[in-house]
Amino acid sequence: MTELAQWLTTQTSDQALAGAILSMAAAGAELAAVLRQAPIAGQTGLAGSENVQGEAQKALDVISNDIVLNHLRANPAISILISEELDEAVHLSSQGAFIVATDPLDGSSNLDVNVTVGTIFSILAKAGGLLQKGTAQLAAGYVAYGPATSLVVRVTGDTSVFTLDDKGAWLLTVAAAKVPTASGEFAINTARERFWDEATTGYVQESVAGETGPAGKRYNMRWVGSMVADIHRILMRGGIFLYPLDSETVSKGGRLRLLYEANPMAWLVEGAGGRSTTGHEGILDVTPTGIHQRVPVILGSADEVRRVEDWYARS
Ligand SMILES: O=P(O)(O)OC[C@H]1O[C@](O)(COP(=O)(O)O)[C@@H](O)[C@@H]1O
Ligand SMILES: [Mg+2]
Ligand SMILES: [Mg+2]
Repeated sequence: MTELAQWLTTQTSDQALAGAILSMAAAGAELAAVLRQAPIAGQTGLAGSENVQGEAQKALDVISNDIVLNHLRANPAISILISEELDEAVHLSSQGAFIVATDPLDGSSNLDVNVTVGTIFSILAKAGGLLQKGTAQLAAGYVAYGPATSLVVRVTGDTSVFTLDDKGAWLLTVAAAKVPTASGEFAINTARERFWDEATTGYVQESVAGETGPAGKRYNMRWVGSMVADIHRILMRGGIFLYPLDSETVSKGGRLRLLYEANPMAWLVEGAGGRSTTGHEGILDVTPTGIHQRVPVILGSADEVRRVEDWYARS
């Protein structure tokens, strides 16, 4: 039994659920090999198509989606696939018990500059239907394709980190990630400042004011532009990630997608002792109204997230 399969026996007695996670892990390992060769194969450019959200697809968005789809199709426990790259939910096995929602390639605008990208997934019970709150997730995870390839996964217990070795096996490297409660690092796209609401502006101004400001400490700013990479940093050493609702994204409900970006990341961060919110409610408590629904995302170190929540409560 592999180390990942062994770990899964300690997290769930549901072998089919463990199998669903193993299918996503296998897709991630295959995709890691493809990504390593992508500049040689000339695959980092555009596919010439758009997804349902009107975003230009990269060739690797399409390839990643196909790799995930093939792995899930081969697993009869998977009933339905929801993907950022597919307009509608795809029905796979009629006997399957699970829905998998995925962002097969997160941060794809970073592909041509060789910066970390990822695959995000959320697993739900088919019986609950397509539009379930994040609290109903059975498990979630992501694969980060960086200097090392990491699989971060949580069923309902700890958030654990596996690293892909040179033989293609996932080895446990962090048994229980812990997001420090306090932190001095924030991640937000500051080029959007003119669109921000009062709460976001207030939180960031307080932070950049440093030791002499109301926060009373110095902050640093980090923004990779791949949510997977920004969240991985926060899981490993703390910090806060913000993609809030702003005056430009308000008509769409936000920038990031609830089912396959916000919910799985909130599941992992909360499993590591962090916190998540839209500004007004916990991300995991949002009732979805569509499979590609967008949502404001604020998550990370609990004290920092609370500070943003306080701003929203006041403004
Ligand atoms: O273009 P911006 O505003 O920097 O947005 C970056 C965000 O968009 C995303 O790239 C969206 O994900 P996709 O690449 O899967 O569409 C996130 O990974 C990232 O946090
Ligand atoms: Mg994404
Ligand atoms: Mg994507």
